[in-house]
Amino acid sequence: MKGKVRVYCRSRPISSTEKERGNFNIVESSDEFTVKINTTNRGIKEFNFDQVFTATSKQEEVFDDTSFLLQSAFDGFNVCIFAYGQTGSGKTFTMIGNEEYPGIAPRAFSGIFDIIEENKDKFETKVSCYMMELYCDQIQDLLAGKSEAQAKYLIKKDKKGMVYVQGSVIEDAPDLESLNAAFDKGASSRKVASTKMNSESSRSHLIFSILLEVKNKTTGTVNKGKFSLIDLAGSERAAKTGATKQQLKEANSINKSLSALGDVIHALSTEAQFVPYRNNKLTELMQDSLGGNAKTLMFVNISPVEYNQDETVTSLTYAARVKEIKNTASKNADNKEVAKLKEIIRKLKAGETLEEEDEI
Ligand SMILES: Nc1ncnc2c1ncn2[C@@H]1O[C@H](COP(=O)(O)OP(=O)(O)OP(=O)(O)O)[C@@H](O)[C@H]1O
Repeated sequence: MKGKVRVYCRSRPISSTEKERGNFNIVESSDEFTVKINTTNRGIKEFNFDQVFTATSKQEEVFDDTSFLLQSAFDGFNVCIFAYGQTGSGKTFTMIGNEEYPGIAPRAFSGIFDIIEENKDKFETKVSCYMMELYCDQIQDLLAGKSEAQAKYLIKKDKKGMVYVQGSVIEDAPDLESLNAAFDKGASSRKVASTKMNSESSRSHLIFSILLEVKNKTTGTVNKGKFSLIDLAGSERAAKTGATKQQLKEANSINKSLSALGDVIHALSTEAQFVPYRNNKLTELMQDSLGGNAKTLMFVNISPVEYNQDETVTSLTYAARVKEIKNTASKNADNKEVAKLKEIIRKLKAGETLEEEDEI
């Protein structure tokens, strides 16, 4: 996967309400890489992606094509899967799903602990997580147990370029139950917050990151990886008429953040010297997930019906641009030598004598 961001497209099925209303399907897929939109006003638009999932694709199939990224996070990469698309196009269904049809998140959580179990003789893994919401340019720490968005949170980077939010809660998740519980806790405080702010949760961006610290028991090498799942706010434009002041503020902030994301993507795809990560909190939060040391997978979710055609074509055009990004992913590893040197320094500082095995 080295070299570029992967982009998968997924069309949701036409809903029963849409069928009753006489809406019709305009999305076709001639093969697993192509999606065609039969617009009613601008002819046929064709797009190519790394994978195209259609209305009949199952949650399991979608996960199967993403699960290879789990191992990458264990190997010390920053992995990020994000969903882009208009409201109601299936982003949450893909990323989270529901009890009957679990999406990527719950399947990935189990997958992570399966990998830990399979490798427990050789590796010791520490799992922790954080969960953030970005609403109208304000960060809300969903694991902090407060229901108000905080402007005070500062986005920082550690020495290895890993993003963290100063003052935010990073919760340990030693087993699958605690990881699921952390996610559920965050999701429910998102609901409380969105009711308080009188907003729909789909008007905010959701970021859930799992931090993995994998220690090789024999060599002492430590790989630090990150597995982030991002459900972006709906990409549609605000209704030109009838929007309240708050709705316009939301739409404005979403447009700004998504266009900042587009600019970052453009800068990366043209290998520009300067990448404007700091233009928006969304791109600052996603900085370690795009370009550089990242393995990124974008889902562009689309609605299959004619009345959404303009949004669908806009989303697909945006996604086609993402495909151009080239990453040069490298591990966040402390290699064996560095680990040994650190141990030697620790011993020297503690006044201990060096042993023969301390030789590099
Ligand atoms: N592939 C699919 N198969 C079956 N139902 C789907 C699929 N994708 C989406 N749906 C259904 O369509 C509806 C809208 O999907 P969803 O809520 O995931 O959209 P969304 O893009 O996350 O919207 P929002 O931005 O408002 O959160 C939901 O009822 C969901 O269950």
